[in-house]
Amino acid sequence: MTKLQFPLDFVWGSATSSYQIEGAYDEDGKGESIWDIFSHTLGKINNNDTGDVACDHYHRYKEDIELMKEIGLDSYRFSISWPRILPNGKGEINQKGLNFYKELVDQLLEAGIEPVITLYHWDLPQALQEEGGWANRDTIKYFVKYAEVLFDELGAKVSQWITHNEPWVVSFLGYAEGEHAPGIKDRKQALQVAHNLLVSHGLVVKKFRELDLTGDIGITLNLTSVYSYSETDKDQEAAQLMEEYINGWFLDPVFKGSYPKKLAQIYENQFGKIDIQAGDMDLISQEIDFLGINYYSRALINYNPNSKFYGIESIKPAESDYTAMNWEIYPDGLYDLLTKLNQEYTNKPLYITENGAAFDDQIIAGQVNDQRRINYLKEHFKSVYRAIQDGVPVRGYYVWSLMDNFEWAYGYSKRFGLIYVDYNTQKRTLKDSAYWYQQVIEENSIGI
Ligand SMILES: OC[C@H]1NNC[C@@H](O)[C@@H]1O
Repeated sequence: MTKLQFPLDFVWGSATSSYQIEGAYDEDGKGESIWDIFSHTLGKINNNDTGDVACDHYHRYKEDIELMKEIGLDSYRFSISWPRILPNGKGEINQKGLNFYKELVDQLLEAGIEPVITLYHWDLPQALQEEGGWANRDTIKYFVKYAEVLFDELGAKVSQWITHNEPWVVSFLGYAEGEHAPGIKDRKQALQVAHNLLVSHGLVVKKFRELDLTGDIGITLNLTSVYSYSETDKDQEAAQLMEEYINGWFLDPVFKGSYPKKLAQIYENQFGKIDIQAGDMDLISQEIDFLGINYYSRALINYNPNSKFYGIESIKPAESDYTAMNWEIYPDGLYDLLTKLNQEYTNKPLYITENGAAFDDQIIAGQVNDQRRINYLKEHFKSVYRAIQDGVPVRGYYVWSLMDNFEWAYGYSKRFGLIYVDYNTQKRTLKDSAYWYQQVIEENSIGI
């Protein structure tokens, strides 16, 4: 068997987020988040599931760290619940909430696992939503204050920080499509939200530099490799527009200091100008230390005049394999994306901050044979290996997810974890993929 050997300092990790695993939604002084409100609104979430208990990680974090150690993770990416730290989004600090994360970081470090913190993974304090949420530019300054509390408390122990997770999802599923909290359907407001999120990213990076902290800071974007279904001009134009919509809308401001021209013009014609203040774009595009990439699948695009979204239509080839999310399995797309980012956007280190798959896992006699997840991960690891061999500075890989968890509007119906969670008993069971990943990490290589 041929072994693909990864660089000695390559980081193997796994990722989660606060609302999806912690539970304890109203415990120890935590304030309400927009996801508490959204999930408590009947009809929003599959089966009316909520994150009230989730994986009860708030109480089981020590057990979960033991499982991370058993898998052999080098690093663990998690997010902090803003309303657990500042119940009203601003003002008084909830010390019990802060203590939870201090203890979590200390326990991870003691276990030899590097903590990577995402400051915002969607659970905005409801109190700020009541003042307009991310559509209100004031939220930006509250986000900077929240980040500063964490930098002061954890900055000496945590060496890698991510400002935002997938601002595209926050903006366009939360404020345009209404599928995510806060459930608003207003595309112009979504564009303002996207801009305010980017400004908040810039100001937090600036604060990080001012505090002269030793670690690195970056942003995590959900990115998709986009392909035209044919060589026709119409299909290629539709694919280019999709590229600007799904990738460029955040990549261009962060790395080029401007929004993608074609789509920006379409939006301005349709909605008028959004509020962009002097200096915003320079702030947004200031240097960061790395880019986090969440990759799941590709987009194969053709032009359809009947499409409700600017003539863009996604094609799902019948001959392809799909995950339980109905996402096409397309590992080559990760290689193409990584080389494109390195050639067209940045020479900075890249981290796969999320990649993984949901499958209909079954637990039988205490075992979960998730060979499809092993195959999925192996093929995507091979794409990263190829990119590294071509000189792309990919420094690490975080499997989504450490454990099965609350998959937003899908509730608990989609299982992405390396660890199977029985939500009735909270019993954790390492899936076959966890044991396979354990060997990959131990050998720092994959066999093909
Ligand atoms: O859909 C799978 C994951 N995608 N990125 C953001 C995470 O919160 C999701 O669970």
